[in-house]
Amino acid sequence: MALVNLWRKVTRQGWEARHSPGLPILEVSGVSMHYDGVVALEDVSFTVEAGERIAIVGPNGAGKSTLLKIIAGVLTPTAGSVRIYGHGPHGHLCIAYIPQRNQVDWNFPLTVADVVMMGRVGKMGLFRHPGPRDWEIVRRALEEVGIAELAERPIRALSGGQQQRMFIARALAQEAELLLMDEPFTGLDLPAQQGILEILERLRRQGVTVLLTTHDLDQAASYFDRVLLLNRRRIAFGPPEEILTPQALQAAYGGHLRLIRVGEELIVVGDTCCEGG
Ligand SMILES: Nc1ncnc2c1ncn2[C@@H]1O[C@H](COP(=O)(O)OP(=O)(O)OP(=O)(O)O)[C@@H](O)[C@H]1O
Repeated sequence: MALVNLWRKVTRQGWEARHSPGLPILEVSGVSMHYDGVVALEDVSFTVEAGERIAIVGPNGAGKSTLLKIIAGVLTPTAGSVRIYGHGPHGHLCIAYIPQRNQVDWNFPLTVADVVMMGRVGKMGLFRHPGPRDWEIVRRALEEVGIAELAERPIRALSGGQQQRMFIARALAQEAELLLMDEPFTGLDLPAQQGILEILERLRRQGVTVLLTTHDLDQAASYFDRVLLLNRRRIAFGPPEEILTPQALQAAYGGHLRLIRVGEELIVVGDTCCEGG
């Protein structure tokens, strides 16, 4: 009985620590990353509140993917720290990381339902077989992202938009609270991008926090609460209308970009992929 009470106390404290309204969901403090002499990130700090949607933008090689991998706990920074609800990232099941699609082996013989079920591993344990409740959660996750009819399809036979939806379904099955997506819109046509943005909007209403990298500054300005403008260092971080200034864009991208305002919208003209000077 004493053991049961101790377990209840520990799990309640864990839940309270993770969900305390006083704690931000994510705190990145002084993060630097050096790869064999290449400085990918230098002293990057920012804080994200639960339920926010954050876009990380910057030119090629700015360190966007590196930052996402560090937050996901895939890479360990050379310096600095990442805290999720005040704790280190490792072992926190509330984080779902979706890599760039070209980093996935799509020929692996798995069905869509198999991949989504992987999201349940953390909840059910590695060596337990999925039960009816797990399969029900997978079915509901696939329904939520609109691809229930693809459950038995091999993953090699998916379109780019369907691949992203499958990964979001895996995050839903995982019951993720923080969703990290690396360039989810790259290679998708506009309707597919719009479909993903609508799913992200629904997730926001359910309280899921989303951090993603993108090269599309217009999209970042239109759909995200705050934008992190990165070029190895934090150039600017805040609401898009405040931080997407000509000076900040010049600092991140060099002289390749111009900002024009059309009605309420801020439109960026130029190529956002290229390294700043
Ligand atoms: N495993 C690695 N080993 C050595 N250098 C690396 C490694 N991964 C990334 N880099 C370097 O770190 C820097 C940042 O790379 P990163 O992929 O994080 O940038 P990015 O902003 O995501 O770029 P992109 O927009 O092109 O995807 C680049 O100079 C890159 O060459």
